[in-house]
Amino acid sequence: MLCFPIVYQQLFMNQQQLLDVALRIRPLSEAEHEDAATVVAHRLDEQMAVLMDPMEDPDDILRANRSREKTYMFDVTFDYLANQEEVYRATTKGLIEGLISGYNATVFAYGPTGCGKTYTMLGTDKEPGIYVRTLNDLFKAIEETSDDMQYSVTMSYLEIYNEMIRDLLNPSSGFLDLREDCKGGIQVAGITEVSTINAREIMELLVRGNKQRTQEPTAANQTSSRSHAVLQVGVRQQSRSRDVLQEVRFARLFMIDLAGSERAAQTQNRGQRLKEGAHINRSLLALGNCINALSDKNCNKYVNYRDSKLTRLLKDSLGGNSRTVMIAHISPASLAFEESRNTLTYADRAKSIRTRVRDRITLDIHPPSIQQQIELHHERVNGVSRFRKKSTLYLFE
Ligand SMILES: Nc1ncnc2c1ncn2[C@@H]1O[C@H](COP(=O)(O)OP(=O)(O)OP(=O)(O)O)[C@@H](O)[C@H]1O
Repeated sequence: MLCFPIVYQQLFMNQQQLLDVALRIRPLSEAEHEDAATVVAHRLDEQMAVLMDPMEDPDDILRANRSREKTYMFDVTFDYLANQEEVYRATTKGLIEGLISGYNATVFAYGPTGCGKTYTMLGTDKEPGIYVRTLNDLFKAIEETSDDMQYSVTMSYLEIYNEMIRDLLNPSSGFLDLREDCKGGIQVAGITEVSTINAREIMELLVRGNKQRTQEPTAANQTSSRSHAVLQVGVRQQSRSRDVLQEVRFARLFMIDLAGSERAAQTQNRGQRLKEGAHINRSLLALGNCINALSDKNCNKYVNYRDSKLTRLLKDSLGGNSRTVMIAHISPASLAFEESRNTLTYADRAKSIRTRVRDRITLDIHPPSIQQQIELHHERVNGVSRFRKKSTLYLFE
């Protein structure tokens, strides 16, 4: 009798790499100008930023020996002079090559409400953000290699609001559940997957989807996004060569616009807004706890991804199989000092996370009716993994 057939087999190549952390300090807003706010956060150079405490008095003798400012260092730091293209190039563009070679990638925007997360990720028609620039370059890269490779790209867009998942491309479908697949990957059951390689069509879908996002004015931002928005792009790739061994690679790119990380008090929230704040903070607290545990130098801490929907969805991105970039956002204004300090501390801690990047390769083996064990020879050429079949062992009972 034949054993259970193996239709595919997965192989993982491990590499360790740090989570990249960028900082973006937005321009002073009109409201902050009107409130006579002073600028306390400055970019010092490509990597360094300084935050000055507006409450510290240089004439205060008791505090004279304490530093009035704290400097922070990130992989890259931007201020009001940086445009969308520069931010995209320095943070995200580099992930595309990996994505079409089978590496997962994640980019997330973090920071208090009104500090520019949606501006960085979605942007405006005139100044499109990371979503569109990434998809444009991804499609260009696919076109350039399409003689040798065959690709299919799918996209889904969801929000996590009060710990519930909604499909932003099909909001009438109700709340969706997270499911773990047989390979341990987290999937959103029933999510709409759009298959297109037309970036313009995608921008239209995103703008439409973004209008479905739960937004409410708070004291800190008139169009505050109350939810975490997650754009998921799946890239499936297969060689066109007529080899017996058909290599199929699948990589996933997450682009995430998190809800504001501020404390509820800062936005004068009451009632529903306060409840939302608690849920937002639950996800962000869970994210913070994961970051703490993952950045523990002795690797002694338990990483609890199950505490929130956001961390369950990001499990692979943070601790597993992904190249991950976090873009922290702050306001330069004196009035936002406390929030800026919290954000910088959070981002600073995230720098010490190591993610394990793995090449996930699925082999379709034919005929599928016989259990086979295949010994593979692995080599890496110009950063791309290649596998050659060395021998096949057929198993019968
Ligand atoms: N770098 C920037 N340059 C110019 N304008 C910016 C920049 N960053 C943010 N803004 C403007 O600041 C305002 C608030 O930004 P945005 O809505 O992106 O904040 P947010 O962090 O996404 O807030 P929330 O968490 O409440 O959704 C918007 O009007 C946006 O256009």
